[in-house]
Amino acid sequence: MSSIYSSVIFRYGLSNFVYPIRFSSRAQNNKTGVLSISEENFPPSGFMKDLDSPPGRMSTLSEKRNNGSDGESMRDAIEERIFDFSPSSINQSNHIKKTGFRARPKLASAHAVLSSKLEDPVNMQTNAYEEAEDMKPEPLEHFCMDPLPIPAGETTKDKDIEEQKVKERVTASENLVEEGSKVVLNAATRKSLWRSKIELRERLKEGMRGRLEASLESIDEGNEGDFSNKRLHRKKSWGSRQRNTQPLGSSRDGEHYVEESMEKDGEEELVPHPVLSRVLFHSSTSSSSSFNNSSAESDEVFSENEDTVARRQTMRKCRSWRTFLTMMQWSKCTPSSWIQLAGHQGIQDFDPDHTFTFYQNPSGYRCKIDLCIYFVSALSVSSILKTENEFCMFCLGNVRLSEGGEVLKRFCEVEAICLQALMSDALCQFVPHYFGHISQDGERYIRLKDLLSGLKNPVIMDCKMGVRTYQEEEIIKARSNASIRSDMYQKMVKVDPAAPTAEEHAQKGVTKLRYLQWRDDSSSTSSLGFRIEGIVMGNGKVLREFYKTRTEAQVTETLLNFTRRQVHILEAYESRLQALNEALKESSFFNRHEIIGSSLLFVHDCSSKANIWMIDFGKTIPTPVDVQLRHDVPWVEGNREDGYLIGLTSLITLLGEAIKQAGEQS
Ligand SMILES: Nc1ncnc2c1ncn2[C@@H]1O[C@H](COP(=O)(O)OP(=O)(O)OP(=O)(O)O)[C@@H](O)[C@H]1O
Ligand SMILES: O=P(O)(O)O[C@@H]1[C@H](O)[C@H](O)[C@@H](OP(=O)(O)O)[C@H](OP(=O)(O)O)[C@H]1O
Repeated sequence: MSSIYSSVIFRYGLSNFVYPIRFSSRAQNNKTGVLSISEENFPPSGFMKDLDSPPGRMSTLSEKRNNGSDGESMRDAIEERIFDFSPSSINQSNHIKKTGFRARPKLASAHAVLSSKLEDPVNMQTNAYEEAEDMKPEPLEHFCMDPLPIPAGETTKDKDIEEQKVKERVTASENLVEEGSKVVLNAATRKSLWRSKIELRERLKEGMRGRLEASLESIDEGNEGDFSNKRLHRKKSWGSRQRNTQPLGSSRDGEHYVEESMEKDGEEELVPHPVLSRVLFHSSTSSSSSFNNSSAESDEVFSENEDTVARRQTMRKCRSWRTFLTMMQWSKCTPSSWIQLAGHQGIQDFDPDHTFTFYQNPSGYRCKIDLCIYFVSALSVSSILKTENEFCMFCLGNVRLSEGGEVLKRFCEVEAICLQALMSDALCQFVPHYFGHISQDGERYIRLKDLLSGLKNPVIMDCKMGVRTYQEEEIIKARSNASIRSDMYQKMVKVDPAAPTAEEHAQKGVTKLRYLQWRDDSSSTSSLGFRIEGIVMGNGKVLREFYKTRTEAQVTETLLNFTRRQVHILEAYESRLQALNEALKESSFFNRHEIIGSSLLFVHDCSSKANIWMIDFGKTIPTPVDVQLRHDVPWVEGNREDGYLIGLTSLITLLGEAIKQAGEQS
């Protein structure tokens, strides 16, 4: 029998995808979501003490929910069941949807994810566009759930009896849900349900601690000296990383000064955060190549070379899970309309009480739960999650919603410098306002205007511009030090099993450069100078399977679907791109920069607002002084041309074609 505790994984189609999830356990504890794990950090209570303050907005919403009705609480109780993993629970979830309880279109059960098969991208897109009409967006308040007060007193001495009671209460609550009847819970029942959850979790924690102690002993025995050295090294690295970070120049609006002084007062001290520093050191380099232009750390993590076995042995003891950590905080109150459409992704899990990491390598899935490492097959992942309960699995990108109409993007000096320059360039009206940077919880972020704020059920499309998505430096690096990425190999095989060479199949890995080149060639990047990365429909449905959208006809069809053939939206986009074309001619920034991997973000909504923005300058670098870029000629190695204008011209042409076709049909 499965538990009422929820474990959720979010993934769309074949791609892992970032999306804010409501965390039931977090809601209960009223804590923000941060994963922090290491042998030194245990027990978890140590790490939790630093994370006790919820963000302001969440607190406000918490109060609101605390005063909520019994009906809302019932809904919350039912939601616990929606994300169960068993096939029956998936059916149950559908049943709940039909009977009027809320659906979460962007969340899929782990079971569904793990059994997902390669779908035909074209069919999938068509279906998704069709489904989009039927689905209603979720109201904002549904993303909040806050705890009922834990009743005081009432302790039971006999643990067995108590445990039995807990199980009964949990079962009873499931039955309530399964019946699907409109049961109104009174306050006492709610308290009882809530208490049973807490108690069951305590039991699980106790069991976990036992296993952890055993695991700790074995790790300590085998690895103590080595581990201490690594620890020391990491601490040093962290310190030097902080020292080497150059502050940005002052911002025009002065807000920047405030941020910098904040950092001096707190985060920029050389003493690392007691809990997060080591993890952050790794996470900040591992998840984003935008930070260092090469994803060196993530390359390393996914590499499989000759000494794989030896490395795995070492990693198994002390390193593997930590290296791959990506850490960000998500407010559980994120509006449903906001989503990171493109960007670096990695599977990540956490739970506030247990520390949990999950990822893939060629040998299968690997889970680290607190200190225990599990090597598991894909199919057993769902059962592990079920057993351990309360683990939330999700994928993180570099961008997250912040407060006050801003988003935060993980700090990248290259990008920050570009944004700073763009604020006073002819292109400034095409770039989200840059508010400087900020440090939060030991991590630095770029503050940008949220381009979706004020839009009602926005429809979004991310187009990556240019005829290539790798820098010339990445080619040079790949020649001298080509690490092998198994994650990229897996992505490649899913899209086209015949794409890897025999050698790549044998090593179950490809270099990042090879993957990026394959992406460029199999999509429209190389031929049209841009590609569609992803689309979010007005109901929040995410479409990311555009790997093989390459021809003009395919792109035009996608543009028509994206805009639902609304001529006025297509025309608004076309005229915005023409204005951008003009601004680029005036732009000294454009004149002096090689723009790689940058996107145009198309956004419109049901009130016919439409706009296009330039985003993502993590791989945009100044051209050498002796090079004058044209941006509209093919790239050959050494000429540094990015083909930005080739892409822009193609987009304008294809929008024109879409307008024509939409006009003819209407
Ligand atoms: N200012 C913004 N307002 C709203 N959404 C944004 C904003 N900036 C980025 N996003 C969302 O986040 C996604 C990723 O942003 P961005 O491309 O800057 O990140 P990245 O991690 O550098 O991506 P990549 O891996 O493609 O280089 C975009 O597709 C968009 O959906
Ligand atoms: O297109 P996909 O399948 O989403 O693959 C990602 C995409 O190509 C990004 O452009 C790339 O980041 P950069 O170009 O910024 O390096 C990222 O590399 P990463 O995994 O090293 O972050 C890839 O995983």
